[in-house]
Amino acid sequence: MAATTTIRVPCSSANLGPGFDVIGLALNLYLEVQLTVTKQESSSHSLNCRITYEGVNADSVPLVAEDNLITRTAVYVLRCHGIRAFPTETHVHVKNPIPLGRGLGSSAAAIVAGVNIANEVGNLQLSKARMLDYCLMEERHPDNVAAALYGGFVGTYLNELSPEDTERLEIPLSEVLPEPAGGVDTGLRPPEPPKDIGHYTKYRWSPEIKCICIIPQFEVSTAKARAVLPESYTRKDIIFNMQRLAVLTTALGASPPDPGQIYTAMQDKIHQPYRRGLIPGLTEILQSVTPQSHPGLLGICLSGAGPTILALATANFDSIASHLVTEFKNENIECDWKLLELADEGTTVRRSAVSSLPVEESLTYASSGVSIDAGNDLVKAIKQFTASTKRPGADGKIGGFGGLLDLKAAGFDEPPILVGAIDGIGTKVKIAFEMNKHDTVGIDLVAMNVNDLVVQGAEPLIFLDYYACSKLSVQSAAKFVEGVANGCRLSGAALVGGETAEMPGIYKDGEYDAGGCAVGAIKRGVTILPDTAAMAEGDVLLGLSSNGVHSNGFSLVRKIIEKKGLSFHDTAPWSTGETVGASLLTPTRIYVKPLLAATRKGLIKGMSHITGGGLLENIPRMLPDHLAAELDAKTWPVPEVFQWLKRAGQLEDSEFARTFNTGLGMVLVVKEEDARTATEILQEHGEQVHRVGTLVSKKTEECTVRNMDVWK
Ligand SMILES: Nc1ncnc2c1ncn2[C@@H]1O[C@H](COP(=O)(O)OP(=O)(O)OP(=O)(O)O)[C@@H](O)[C@H]1O
Ligand SMILES: N[C@@H](CCO)C(=O)O
Repeated sequence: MAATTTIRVPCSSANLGPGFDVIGLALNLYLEVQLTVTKQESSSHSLNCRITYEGVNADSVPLVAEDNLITRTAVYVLRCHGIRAFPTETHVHVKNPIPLGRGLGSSAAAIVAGVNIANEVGNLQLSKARMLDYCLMEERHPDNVAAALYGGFVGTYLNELSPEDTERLEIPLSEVLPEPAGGVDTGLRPPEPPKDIGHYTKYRWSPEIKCICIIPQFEVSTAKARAVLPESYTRKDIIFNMQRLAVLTTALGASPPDPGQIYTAMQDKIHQPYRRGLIPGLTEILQSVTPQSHPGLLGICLSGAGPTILALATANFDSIASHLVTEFKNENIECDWKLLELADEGTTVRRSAVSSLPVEESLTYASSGVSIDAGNDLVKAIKQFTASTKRPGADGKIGGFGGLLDLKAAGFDEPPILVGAIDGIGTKVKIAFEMNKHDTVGIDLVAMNVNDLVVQGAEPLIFLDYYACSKLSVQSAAKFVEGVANGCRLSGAALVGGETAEMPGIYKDGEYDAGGCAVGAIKRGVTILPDTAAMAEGDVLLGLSSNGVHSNGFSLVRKIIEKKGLSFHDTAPWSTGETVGASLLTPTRIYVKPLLAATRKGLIKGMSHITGGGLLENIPRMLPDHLAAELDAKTWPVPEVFQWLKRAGQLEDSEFARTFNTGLGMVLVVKEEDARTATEILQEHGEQVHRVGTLVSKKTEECTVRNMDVWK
């Protein structure tokens, strides 16, 4: 088995209003278990397992293997396979940011983690479907466990279990948690679950929808919250819920989502009304917001068994959250809140070392770690994305040996000047692994390339990407390509090809690297930028706002975050309601369309894409030898994230300006007389434009920034 293994399980929100015990949503807050087995003669820990724990409720979670839900579950599964205890000695280190007993599927995450631990230490080779069976022997409602295991937005059903299958004491029943619970060692082999107990399907989830979780500071155990429910319901109430559920499952996948439909479809009559006695003000709080009173809101419900409230929204997250927090405050209940997103991938297992091959096993390409099937599945999964990037001259089909572009059909009658750019994402990908969010780094990749092309005045035409990993996860890779396609659409380039390389042993499990290249063209006769000959003293420097850190300086960013003891899942100190990781993953801004609009009017003499090397190193790249840039730091706003990074990393001013874009993703040179028109055109295309400085005659420095003390 693996020497060190990391298991990550997402939290989940069940029911979503009418889908009691049926639908579940995996969200990007993860229980993480680090599992290490050291070969020892004996262990002083019960069942040979040492447990350490960090995170919420750390003082109340039992650290004895028979009592802790995670390890108790693992022991149940091991005993079903004739293994009585953990290998000597097993260390289970738990990092848990999921609050317990709040309706965010903490017990489902613990159970799924436990089953995975058993699978690893016992080398049981269970399929995910079989793991679901084990989970369902414990947690009898499949909504949370299926979401935690498979990720995404799921609909589930459960085969009925016979009393014999469930009555044995060895099964750690979570429905009667916290006590009394099973997990007792009767010395007998516990009953294995019947096969295929649980079934699930994944629904589409609209990428616009985010989840505001209002988490009151008290627990409601699922056992208690189920005990208040009636044994039977009226036909009217059942039909009420079924009608809404049928609509809700597809309404949440529509893009853009329809607030009127979703708000009504999230009403429920079979659990929330009965749970109001456990959660002060529940009914009033759920009724206190509507899409009309709070634009951006889609719907609201109790998350799982509560007390967390789940509000689905596409905008105005802070104001919706602060309204709900105040409503709870009026009931004398304090709350935390988090803005979470769908976790599409579910449980992941990363092994740092792999077991040796059984001797008799015959070798295949797949057994060496490269799966042709997975590669083919990926091609199928991404076809729709590449097709969406179609443009005149490039038809967007994939699968051929090379990507084609017909320059004539692309609008170039005369042979144009071709411009090529190639780049990567750098260590920003590490944050995507950490957050298990892979759909935005592809935008960064395209941005790094097309922003480099456009500063020369070129129109991006085609893009090709390279994705290399140890073991191909079709889901993560497809999400990555979805991001690449989104970036291509934003810049008008067709995604005409790419390469996916599965290279076991080169990359760590679960990690990947990506690169890409763009080709663009400049019409013959049009000035290639920068037009250094046209630049003169007194020309104006215009700066375009960035989206934050973009894709450079991440090694330093990660170092600062680590030094401050923050995890990527913590709330960002610079932004309420967003985690550190989600905020840092904000994709690089793509400036192609606004800049092409201004260049085509002949308004721009030069442009600098502010990447690694920051303002100080990049601006001189567009200037002639005799001119220098003089900027005034008072003229543009520095985003909160940079202010925090500068303070937290105690960065000197010049180090800051040499590493980061400081709030300006592009800097342009224009004639004084053209500055106003250029600004207006760029603003019409949605850019925030700042007049940040001028060109001066060069003495020693190529680029200076005055008034850097405003950054203090
Ligand atoms: N990481 C963990 N380690 C040990 N025990 C845990 C862990 N997570 C959950 N539990 C157990 O599960 C109990 C909470 O389960 P419960 O089903 O009541 O709530 P939940 O799963 O957080 O909410 P919901 O099921 O409504 O989404 C805790 O009190 C604790 O006993
Ligand atoms: N469907 C379950 C989820 C909580 O675990 C309930 O509402 O009781």
